Amino acid sequence: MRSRLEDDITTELRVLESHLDGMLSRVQHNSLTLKRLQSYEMRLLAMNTLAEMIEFILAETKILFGLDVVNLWLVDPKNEIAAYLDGDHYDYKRREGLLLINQESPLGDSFDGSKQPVLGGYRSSDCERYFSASLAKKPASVVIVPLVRRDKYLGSLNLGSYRSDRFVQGMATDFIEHIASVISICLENNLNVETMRRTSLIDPLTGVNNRRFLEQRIEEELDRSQRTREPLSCLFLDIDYFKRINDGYGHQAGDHVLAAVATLIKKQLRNNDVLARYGGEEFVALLSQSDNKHAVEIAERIRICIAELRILFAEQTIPVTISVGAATYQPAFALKKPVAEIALQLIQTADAALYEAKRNGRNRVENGGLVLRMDAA
Ligand SMILES: Nc1nc2c(ncn2[C@@H]2O[C@H](COP(=O)(O)OP(=O)(O)OP(=O)(O)O)[C@@H](O)[C@H]2O)c(=O)[nH]1
Repeated sequence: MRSRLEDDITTELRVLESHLDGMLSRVQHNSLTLKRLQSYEMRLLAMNTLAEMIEFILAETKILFGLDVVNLWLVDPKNEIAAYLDGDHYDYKRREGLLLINQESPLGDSFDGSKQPVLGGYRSSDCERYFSASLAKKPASVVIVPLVRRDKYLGSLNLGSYRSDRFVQGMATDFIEHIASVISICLENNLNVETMRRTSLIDPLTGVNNRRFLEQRIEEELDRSQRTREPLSCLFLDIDYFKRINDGYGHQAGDHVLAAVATLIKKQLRNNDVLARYGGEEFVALLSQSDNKHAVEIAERIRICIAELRILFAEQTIPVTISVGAATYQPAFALKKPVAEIALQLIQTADAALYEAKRNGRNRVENGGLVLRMDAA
């Protein structure tokens, strides 16, 4: 017969065993979470562009925390993020879950200086506005985590679950806060690199890209054109008698004219077209998805706008005209060549057409037509 003492000890042992099992499974669960957290961080750190990073955050945070909704707000007061994303052909306006805001004040209001995550029911306080209004199914509970660096809001990570008990006030948010700090550092770093990259590729006088940028981008654009079979057009634009402007109104007036002309050309182009200052008073534009007819129409539109422009400098009106040469690469009608060779042909053909425009009297557009035409070989 077992004594009562033995029974008690056995029961106690069973309780201890079950406690140990519970602890062991918690340790295993935490170690798995840590591993997943580490892998998430490593992949985040390896992101090269802002667009890649945004895609990663929206998709992978959902998986990491087993969530139903992930939205991301980014503060973009100077529209820099928008420009970087545009430059990478990333359609940020149509990316469900992403919102660029131009002020940090909505975040400041929600976090009330503490910069601590806000948790609770979806309809509680002001959580609702952190999620896209078009969400088919609204989350039941949410956590809004500020993304902060050097005491400034970079944005917020807005996480939601269909379970109402997933995020409740008072619960620990250590893992989520940790991820938000890593995202903030990566975001800041990525933006700094992007700014450095862009400023080294921008002409300081006119604010448009420089020749180095054009040389990098033209090959990327040609690659894309070959893949999508869509045409790529090139315009070579040059201010007429610019030397006379410098001589007649002064070099500063000349600089002012250059900046005004660049701004006007840029306005006539689409956001994802490329405009670069190629040399002194020469500009090159790359028009993606534009066939030759369309390119000549755009060139003519730019020419007319500039001829009608009244450039004021030191109380004088400076008349300006430009000449333009156009050329187009149309993959369907072109010989197969390496992109470097096509780039050279495209620029040279547009340049030769510009030369014709100058020869034929200036303030005009000449068309160099299609480059590397199969039927002309
Ligand atoms: N103000 C100013 N002038 C510049 C700059 N870069 C180049 N230039 C001047 O641009 C002028 C270009 O003159 P040219 O190449 O003779 O051409 P143009 O007078 O425009 O004549 P066409 O092109 O034949 O119509 C030169 O006088 C350069 O000194 C700049 O950054 N600022």
